[in-house]
Amino acid sequence: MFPTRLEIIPSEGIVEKVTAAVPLGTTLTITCLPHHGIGRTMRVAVQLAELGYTVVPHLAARALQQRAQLVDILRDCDAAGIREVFAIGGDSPRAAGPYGTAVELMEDIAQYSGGGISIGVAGYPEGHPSVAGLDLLDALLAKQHLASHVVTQMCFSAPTIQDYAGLLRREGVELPVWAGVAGPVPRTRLVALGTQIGVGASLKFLSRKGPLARRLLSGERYQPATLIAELAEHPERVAGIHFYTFNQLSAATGEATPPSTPATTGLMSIRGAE
Ligand SMILES: NC(=O)C1=CN([C@@H]2O[C@H](COP(=O)(O)OP(=O)(O)OC[C@H]3O[C@@H](n4cnc5c(N)ncnc54)[C@H](O)[C@@H]3O)[C@@H](O)[C@H]2O)C=CC1
Ligand SMILES: Nc1nc(=O)c2c([nH]1)NC[C@@H]1CN(c3ccc(C(=O)N[C@@H](CCC(=O)O)C(=O)O)cc3)CN21
Repeated sequence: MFPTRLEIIPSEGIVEKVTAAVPLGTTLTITCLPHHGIGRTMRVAVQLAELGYTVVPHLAARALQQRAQLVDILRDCDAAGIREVFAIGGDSPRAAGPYGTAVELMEDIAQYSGGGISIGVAGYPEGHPSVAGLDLLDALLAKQHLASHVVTQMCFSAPTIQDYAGLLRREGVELPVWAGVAGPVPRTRLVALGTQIGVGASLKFLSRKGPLARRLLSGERYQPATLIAELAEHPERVAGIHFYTFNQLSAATGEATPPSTPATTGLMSIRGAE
């Protein structure tokens, strides 16, 4: 069974929601959205770390206003026992400060933390709507010496994720690949957010792909169990499952699952120990 992590959005009330639904010891990664800023990510990350969760804040390069802000963030991580971050470019059209891309941010994280912080980076099995595939690969090659693993963008096809992991190996990227998988999220929310974060094309493709794929998008919630079972057929390709929960945490723990549905619809029931 794969180790798992849950990605959450630092919305109002999220700490209470997590403590009510997610067992201590779970690894939680905290997004950094342009309209939220990094302050919100860090406040929630520190609170959850102090409660006993293993926490990974996302740091968006373009959202940082100055180097001193990064120094403060790393000091807060150190004080809260946070030993890992996820470094991404950031969706803002322009950099707010000195970092335009993830690698520049990673160089300073490595330097200021003395190498004491692990850094995850993003991967795109289906490409990126506004960045060419070769540029993404070049960026990954430039980042890998500072990175500990790749987390893929949300993807709905096991072969696509497995082929992507194979492609990275052939191109000289040796990092472990965590598969980014949507949790049991209401289908309408998934379609709306998928379009917003650039996986709309993949969702559209899925909806035209015949009965099996259509089943993924029918019903009230997306069910990741089939995708995970397919990923498990080639355990050497992916290192773990990164669930995009979109804060659907009671579904994640299986609490909202009606007794008639298989227990595997909940995230916790397919969790492995990290
Ligand atoms: N996959 C994920 O989980 C997440 C992805 N993203 C977004 O994906 C994009 C790429 O992020 P990284 O892979 O960390 O890139 P990166 O910072 O390592 O840069 C990779 C390449 O993409 C270009 N690029 C980076 N951000 C861009 C942007 N906002 N618009 C246009 N081109 C951009 C860079 O110039 C470079 O050629 C960003 O827009 C990022 O915010 C954001 C949050 C999470
Ligand atoms: N390009 C890109 N940007 C991202 O930020 C991102 C990705 N891709 N890929 C994977 C995850 C998923 N992301 C997201 C994006 C939006 C919401 C979201 O729920 N947005 C709400 C607002 C939430 C709030 O303000 O509390 C929305 O309605 O837009 C969640 C996770 C973050 N990550």
